[in-house]
Amino acid sequence: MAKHHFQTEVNRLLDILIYSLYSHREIFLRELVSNASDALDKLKILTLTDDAYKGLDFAPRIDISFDKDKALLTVSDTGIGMNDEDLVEHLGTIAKSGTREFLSRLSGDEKKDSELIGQFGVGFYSAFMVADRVEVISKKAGEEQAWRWVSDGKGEYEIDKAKREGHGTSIVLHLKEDAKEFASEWRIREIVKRYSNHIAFPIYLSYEDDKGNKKEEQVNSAQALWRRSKSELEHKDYVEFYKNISGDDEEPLFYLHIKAEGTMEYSSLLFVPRRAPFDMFSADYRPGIRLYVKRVFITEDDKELLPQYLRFLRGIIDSEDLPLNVSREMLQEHRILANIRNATVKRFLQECQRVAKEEPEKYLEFIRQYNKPLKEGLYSDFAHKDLLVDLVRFKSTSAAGYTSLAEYVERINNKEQKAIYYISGGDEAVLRNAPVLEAYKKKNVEVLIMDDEIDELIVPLIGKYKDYELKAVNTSKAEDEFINDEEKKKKAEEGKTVAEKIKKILGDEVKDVIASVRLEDSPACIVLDEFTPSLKMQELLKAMGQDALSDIKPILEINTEHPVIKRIEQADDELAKDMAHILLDQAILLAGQKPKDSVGFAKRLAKIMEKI
Ligand SMILES: Nc1ncnc2c1ncn2[C@@H]1O[C@H](COP(=O)(O)OP(=O)(O)OP(=O)(O)O)[C@@H](O)[C@H]1O
Repeated sequence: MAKHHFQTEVNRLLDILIYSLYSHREIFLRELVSNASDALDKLKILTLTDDAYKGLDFAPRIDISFDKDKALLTVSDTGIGMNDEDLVEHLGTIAKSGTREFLSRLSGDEKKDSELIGQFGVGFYSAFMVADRVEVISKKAGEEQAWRWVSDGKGEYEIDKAKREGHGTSIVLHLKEDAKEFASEWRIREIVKRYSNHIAFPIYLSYEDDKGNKKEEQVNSAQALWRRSKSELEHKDYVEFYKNISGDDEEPLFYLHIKAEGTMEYSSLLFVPRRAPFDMFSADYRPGIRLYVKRVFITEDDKELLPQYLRFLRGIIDSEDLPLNVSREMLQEHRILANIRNATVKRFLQECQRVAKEEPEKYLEFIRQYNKPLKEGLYSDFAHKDLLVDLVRFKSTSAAGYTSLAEYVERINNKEQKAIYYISGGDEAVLRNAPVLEAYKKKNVEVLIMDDEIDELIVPLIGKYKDYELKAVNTSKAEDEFINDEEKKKKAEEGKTVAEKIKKILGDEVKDVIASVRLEDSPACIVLDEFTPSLKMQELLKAMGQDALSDIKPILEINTEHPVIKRIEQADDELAKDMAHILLDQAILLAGQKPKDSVGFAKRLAKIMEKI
């Protein structure tokens, strides 16, 4: 008998599962059934594609049995099975980074943590929530020797030779005193119905009826839900299926069931989780789409099944036209799959459009979770640009919450307005209080608040929306279209002397100082050349090592009507120097950035305060 120690992380996981999480214990059965189903899938594809397995006697099924008196519960499958090496590798260590992530995200709140189990699929180990001893008897398909793995979940496990009729795996749970309720026909029926009804293989339950007769009955519907016609299916069927494949305890926000017939024959079933998956913004996120070919499971970790920006979707794609033995490497280049992918994306984005129109509240929830990935789509999925442009949302000075570009255009009530105005390059609060907005506010012109980092990247890609160009208000070029040239000239003329005075003082620190036609209450603001990235973007680019950017200098726009500017105009050289520097620094601060020389800024401020 060979003794082994669990990897440290397994021990931690087991401790948590055994001692902390009680509220959702019943999901252990879902996890074991799902593993059994995976094992059947793996063998099924081998029997269809690999000559070595073609002659194998394969009757795929999952069996659940229990013994009330001995407090035993067994889940068996006729799947691929495991040999001794597999047992060590799969049931003694944690190979998936997801599980490590799970451990690091535990909050101590039992309900939340137990929901995480589903999301991360810590799978097999959840058996220890209800059992104080677990035996795994397994025989790998194509091998002679069977093996037995046994553990009480306390640091060690043993592996030994064993006997088993056919290939597959049996998991025997020695139920804890307080978990004996699970050795019950009705409890098992109920849990299987709730979580595993649509597992594609039959699940049989063995039990004794009232008269003590042994019975065996299939307890799940075992149909590929996505192949059934939409009219046959109810909302609850979809919800159950979603919970099953995603491990999410909440209902999906919405879903889409596509059944395409004709030149391309496929079914897709896509679910939008109510809350964004925890790893949505991590590079090694777990993809949520399973690929089937003629109802045979092929893969679930291919990141190319849908474009990356739709990585939050959960669901399946089942093709009738792909060959069963399609290799993973080939998948990405497969024309049929590319067509399915394209059609599916289009249908999904159209569905989003429908939700936006018909169920605005739901769409708002969707946007709260997925606005950013959709914006990524604008950046990466040119083919669906037109749909995506209408789906993304922005904050605005004129509407609470989020607004679409279409809504903005509808609100334009001034014939002279030729552009959609926006301000970008900082936090929402900074942008909303930006001095350049003053004139727009006064004239009732709406400005979009683009506070997502990605906004700056996508605006140039949108370019124009319905003949309206997107224009940043914090660039020197975005002079207000509502102020005529005469007025501009007059202002520039009036402000010339003081602008030159300030420019002389600031020298190299600014590109230019100009009299503003847009400022109302503030003395000055920073603007940039039309094609210069915002200060915020510059900061980001610099952090990424783009040094050339350090030469970009801001343009200082001054409000010549403002008392501060008038004071500078009249001040002696020394006072004017301090005031001009402070003027620039406070404009930089208002743009959400730090002054270049914060010590100098503080000293000058103190010096001036002394004089008051
Ligand atoms: N019934 C089984 N038959 C064959 N292999 C199994 C069985 N149960 C578990 N395994 C093996 O043990 C591994 C670990 O299982 P576990 O449930 O912990 O995670 P997982 O199934 O890989 O992940 P997830 O639960 O997220 O799908 C599986 O990947 C599989 O290789």
